[in-house]
Amino acid sequence: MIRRLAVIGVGLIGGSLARALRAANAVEEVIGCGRAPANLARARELGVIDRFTQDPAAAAADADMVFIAVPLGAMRDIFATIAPRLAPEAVVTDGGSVKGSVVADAVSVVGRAPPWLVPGHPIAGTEHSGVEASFAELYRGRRVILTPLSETDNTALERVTQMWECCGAEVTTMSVAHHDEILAATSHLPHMLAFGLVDTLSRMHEHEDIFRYAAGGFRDFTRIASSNPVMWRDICLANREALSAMLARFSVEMTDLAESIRRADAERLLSIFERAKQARDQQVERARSA
Ligand SMILES: NC(=O)C1=CN([C@@H]2O[C@H](COP(=O)(O)OP(=O)(O)OC[C@H]3O[C@@H](n4cnc5c(N)ncnc54)[C@H](O)[C@@H]3O)[C@@H](O)[C@H]2O)C=CC1
Ligand SMILES: O=C(O)C(=O)Cc1ccc(O)cc1
Repeated sequence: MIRRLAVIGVGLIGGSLARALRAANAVEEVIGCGRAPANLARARELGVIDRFTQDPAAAAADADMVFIAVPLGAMRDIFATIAPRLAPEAVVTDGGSVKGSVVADAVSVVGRAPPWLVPGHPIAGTEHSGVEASFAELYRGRRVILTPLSETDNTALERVTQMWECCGAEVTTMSVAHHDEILAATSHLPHMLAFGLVDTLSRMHEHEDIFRYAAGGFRDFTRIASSNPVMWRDICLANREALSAMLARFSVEMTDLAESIRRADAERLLSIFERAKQARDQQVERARSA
C-alpha cells in the first residue's frame, strides 16, 4: 500500500497511474504537481488526485512514492528540485520513454546513481495527452520495463514492481542501454516514420486529395503522428545515438526496396514482402497465445 503518492506531471501517463492505483485501492493519498493550475484543478475534479501544488519539492516532501511523468527535457530540473527534500523512505520512479538520459540527469544532480531511483517505462500509451486522456486500464496486461542500476536499492525495486503489478502490468527488468536500443527500434523509429510520412504528404500540393482518399491502412499507420510533438522532440534528443543508428539502417533497407521497384525486380519484392508478412504473422500469433 502506498501512503502518499506524488505524481509530478499529471497527464496521460501520470494520471493513468494514479487512476489505476486508486481503482486497485493501492494508494491512500495522491498529490499532483505540474505547471498549469487549471490542469491540476481539472485532475482534482476528475478524482485523479486529492490535492495539488506547483512546487515539485513540496509535492515530494512527505511522499513514500514519487512518480515523475513529464517530458524528458524537464526531468533534470525535477530531480534537482526534489532530491534535497525527499523523505528517507521515499522511492522515486519515472515513466520516461528513454532511460539513459533519465539516469544521466539524476546522476548529474545527485553526483552518483541514487539508490532511491528506479528508472521505469510503461510500454503503454496512446497518441493523446493530458489528464483528460488518462484512464485506469491503460496499463492492464501491458509491459513495464524497469532498468535498475547496481546502486538501486532492492526494496525500492520491489516496491515499484508491486506498484505496477497493482495496475495489472507485467514487469520486466533490463539494462538501460538495452532498453534504449530496443525502444529505438520498436517505438521511436515507427514514430519517426509516421511523423515523416504525414509531414511529407501534407506538404505536397495535392495533399487534400491524398488525405481524402486515404484508406484504413494509412489511418492505422499514421495514428501515432498525432502524438505530442514536445514529447517526441525530447525522445529524439534523449535517444539520438540509438535512434540515429536505427534510422540509418532503415534508410539502407528503404533504398534497397526503392531500387528493387525501379528495376522491376519482382522476385526480390516478393521475397521482402513474404519475409515481413511471416515475421509479423508469427509475432501476432505469439502475442495471441501468450
Ligand atoms: N504518451 C505516451 O504514450 C507515453 C509517454 N511516456 C512518457 O511519459 C512521460 C509523460 O508523457 P505523457 O503523460 O504522455 O505527457 P502529457 O503531456 O500527457 O503529460 C505531461 C504533464 O507534465 C506536465 N509538465 C511538463 N513540464 C513540466 C515541468 N517542468 N514540471 C511539472 N510538470 C510538467 C505537463 O503540463 C503535463 O501535464 C514522457 O516522458 C513520455 O516520454 C511513456 C510511455 C507512453
Ligand atoms: O500510441 C501508441 O501506440 C504508442 O506507441 C504509445 C507510446 C508512446 C511512447 C512510449 O514510450 C510508449 C508508448
